[in-house]
Amino acid sequence: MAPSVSTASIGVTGLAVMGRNLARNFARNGYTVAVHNRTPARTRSLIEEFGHEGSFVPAEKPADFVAALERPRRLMIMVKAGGPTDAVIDEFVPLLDPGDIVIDGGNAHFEDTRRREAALREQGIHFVGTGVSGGEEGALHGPSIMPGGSVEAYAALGPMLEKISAHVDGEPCCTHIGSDGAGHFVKMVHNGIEYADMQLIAEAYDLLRRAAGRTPAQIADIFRRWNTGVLDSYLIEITAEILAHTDGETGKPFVDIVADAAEQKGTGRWTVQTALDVAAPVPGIAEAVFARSLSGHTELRAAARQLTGPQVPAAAGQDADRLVDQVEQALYASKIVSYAQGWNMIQAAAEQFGWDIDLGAVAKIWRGGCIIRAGFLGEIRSAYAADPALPTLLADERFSRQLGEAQDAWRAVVTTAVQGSIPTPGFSASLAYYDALRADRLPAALIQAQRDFFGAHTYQRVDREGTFHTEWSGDRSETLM
Ligand SMILES: NC(=O)C1=CN([C@@H]2O[C@H](COP(=O)(O)OP(=O)(O)OC[C@H]3O[C@@H](n4cnc5c(N)ncnc54)[C@H](OP(=O)(O)O)[C@@H]3O)[C@@H](O)[C@H]2O)C=CC1
Ligand SMILES: O=C(CO)[C@H](O)[C@H](O)COP(=O)(O)O
Repeated sequence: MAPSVSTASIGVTGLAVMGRNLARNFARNGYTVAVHNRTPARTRSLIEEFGHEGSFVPAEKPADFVAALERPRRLMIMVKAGGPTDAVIDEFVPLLDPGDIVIDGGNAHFEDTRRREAALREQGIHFVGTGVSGGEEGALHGPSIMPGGSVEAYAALGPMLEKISAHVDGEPCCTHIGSDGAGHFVKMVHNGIEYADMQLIAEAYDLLRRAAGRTPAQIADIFRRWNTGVLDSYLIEITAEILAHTDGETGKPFVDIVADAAEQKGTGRWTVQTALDVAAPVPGIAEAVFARSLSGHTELRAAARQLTGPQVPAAAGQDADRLVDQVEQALYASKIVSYAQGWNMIQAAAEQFGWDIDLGAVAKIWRGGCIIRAGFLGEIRSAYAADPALPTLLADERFSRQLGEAQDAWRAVVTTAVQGSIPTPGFSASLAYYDALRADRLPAALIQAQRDFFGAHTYQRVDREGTFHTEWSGDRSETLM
């Protein structure tokens, strides 16, 4: 299997579902692709099954794999994030030369990417931490691609990534995001928004079923209709398909035979942990992560099952029809809020890490290929085109009007949920965020006073400059600190 000449434009190591399909995507687009996997059986199976699709150079030994690559070498790693990625870097980097480009397309933590980029830069090697979204199908037919790293590396690599990415209106769903870990940061936030979107859709389903009395098959039809309006998106589309599916064994709706404990691999949790670090409030995303966590605590749930709450019969007739329309509006409004939080988080990190991220371009490359692809990303792109320094998407004229129009329905849905014992942490937290941001005054003033009372933590006044402390345990006089 050892190649005699260096003919491959790119090499992919790690040929599980993502790497294998990305390699095929490159080959189908006319590139010669060197392929390698720690366990050679995967390399052989790729060639046996799909070798006819394009030009592949299979290699079992790392040295042969590297020798197959044209210079500057472009070597893409598609293995499990964390230790395995470091192991692969340690194995391959000694075989590379200055100017070569190592691309990590796994779901790496952006801090790992910053560390790896700095270490490889010392050796003159470019490290491009790249977010890839779209799952198995997207990897093959066109994912959304979020490369970080240097401008120089993007010049040598970007055209290839753009070619294999999804395209919307002729534009590639790939752009250079920013230096070092920016690409993986943006991919992480994409996944955080993905969690929020999925939680909101799940809450909408629960309300339609329990409060509006619809069956899964009827809800599938409702979701299909919603998918032709403002909610048009991949996640709404697949939800309709799932809800229409019947279990072959029992004949029950498929959704009823799946255990109700949602798992997570970690990118949603990273988003929330990092949001705290960069001081970006993302309660919609956080509630989605915690809702998955809560669903998995079966013992906790079993212990609490005897707690009481109202049993409200499902609405019927026109009331149920009205509720269906209200849930659509509440879902759209909550979705706008989640995306606004995600974009604020990217904005905050860009400032902190010195990344020059084009916020409109992020919306542009998420319109196709990725899991959160949705019609309204075009509106987000337009919002940032109109004002690149927009402090929050909620302030954009179009979104602000839509939120205003949806809010009566949104409040009605949250009220119905609360009265009917239906947990809607995503809808409720999003509405609370909306109300908190627009409030003239928040009760945070009382919290500041409490902090000063028990810990002399000081406070600012609304009527003059300075930092103050009140002698709470003494004569209650105020001192300018
Ligand atoms: N699956 C998805 O939908 C998506 C996945 N991703 C990310 O893409 C990457 C690849 O994902 P996926 O294709 O699902 O594969 P997996 O995450 O399941 O990883 C399997 C691959 O990692 C290799 N591997 C594991 N440990 C090591 C090691 N120590 N040294 C060398 N190779 C190792 C395996 O090699 P071997 O065959 O020898 O075991 C195999 O090729 C991951 O980082 C994932 O988070 C990104 C977007 C979507
Ligand atoms: O990266 C992805 C899509 O963009 C994966 O689908 C995502 O990691 C799935 O995450 P989880 O297993 O935590 O639900």
